[in-house]
Amino acid sequence: MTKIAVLGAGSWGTALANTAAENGHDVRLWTHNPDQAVEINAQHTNRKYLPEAILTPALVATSDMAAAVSAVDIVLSVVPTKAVREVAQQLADVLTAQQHTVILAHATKGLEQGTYKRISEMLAEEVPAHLRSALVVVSGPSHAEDVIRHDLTAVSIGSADEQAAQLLQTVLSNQTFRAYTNHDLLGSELFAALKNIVAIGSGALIGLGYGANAQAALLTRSLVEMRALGLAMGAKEATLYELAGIGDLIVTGMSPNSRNYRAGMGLGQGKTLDQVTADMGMVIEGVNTTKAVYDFAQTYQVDMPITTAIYQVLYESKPLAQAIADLMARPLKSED
Ligand SMILES: NC(=O)C1=CN([C@@H]2O[C@H](COP(=O)(O)OP(=O)(O)OC[C@H]3O[C@@H](n4cnc5c(N)ncnc54)[C@H](OP(=O)(O)O)[C@@H]3O)[C@@H](O)[C@H]2O)C=CC1
Ligand SMILES: O=C(CO)COP(=O)(O)O
Repeated sequence: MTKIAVLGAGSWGTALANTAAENGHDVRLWTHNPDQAVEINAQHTNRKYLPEAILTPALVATSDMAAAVSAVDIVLSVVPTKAVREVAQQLADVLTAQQHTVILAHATKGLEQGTYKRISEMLAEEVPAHLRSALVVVSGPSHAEDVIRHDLTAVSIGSADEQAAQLLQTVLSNQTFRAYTNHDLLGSELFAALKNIVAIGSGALIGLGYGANAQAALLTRSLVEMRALGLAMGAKEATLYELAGIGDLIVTGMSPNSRNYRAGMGLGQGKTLDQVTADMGMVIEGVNTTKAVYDFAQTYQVDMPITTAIYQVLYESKPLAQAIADLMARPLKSED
């Protein structure tokens, strides 16, 4: 039995914690909201984020960070990008007091605003090296709503430390949830962030009334952009064609369970970004990531016309129809 603390009781943190607890591991789910911990422990529900789900009674929630991480082997951070540093600082304080070293994993899909750092880079800055034995990412096509009802799911666990990745692989895998490992932390994190931008675009196409041809074109041409930026930044090309790359691009770009996709649909139906954000009540990582990647693309001198179009819609009030017309009017070219 492995001891694991999951930080963040939103939809994905709860689903991952529930999976590990169902697998028989000692799981403490940390939330900054004491009332939510009481609800999870007493009623085995998380009505705000997974309203249909009944959680395993084996899952223990707490709002006490020290109790959550005491004697655990793994800490898995699953808070939104904007909360990563704040939560990691709290974690570092507690680990310092406990003189405790952990495998530090995360399942967040984004890039930091302003610095454009990957999540593991932020974690490495906040949690001193002697308090973490490895950095690991859980990525791949995995909507919490599907995982919690035991729909078949495969994810990828990326780390330079194969043993650490394998431990998390064992903790999470079961008959309906299959985890693979890979060695590409950078690529697994980067592609996870990039696909959220595409999901906004894909949802927007459906909101506007376009069909599967349009979505297939968008996803495939976005893959070209993801490849170009990924290679420029040092990702392994193979990762793009694995679960953390194309796998996540497909699920987020096609499934209404994706918040990014639903946000795009709302934009396509004529709502404003403020309206779709308010309606969602959950994190839409792709909005901030679009800005980060738009800036990044210029730094790395990578041509990303789809990302640029979505940036112009989100940040420069360009009408969606105009953005699509401009993309379709680009000079004709060869695919290869
Ligand atoms: N949902 C999914 O299916 C998947 C999500 N992910 C990724 O996981 C990450 C988390 O997403 P998800 O769980 O869906 O997000 P949700 O919006 O469902 O939940 C976010 C959670 O983080 C908490 N939180 C927010 N700010 C802080 C803070 N400063 N300190 C502590 N806790 C905080 C929220 O608490 P409160 O309720 O109090 O605001 C809430 O519990 C994202 O990067 C997402 O891309 C990855 C794969 C699948
Ligand atoms: O990353 C996800 C599924 O793999 C979740 O995507 P959303 O954040 O768009 O819901």
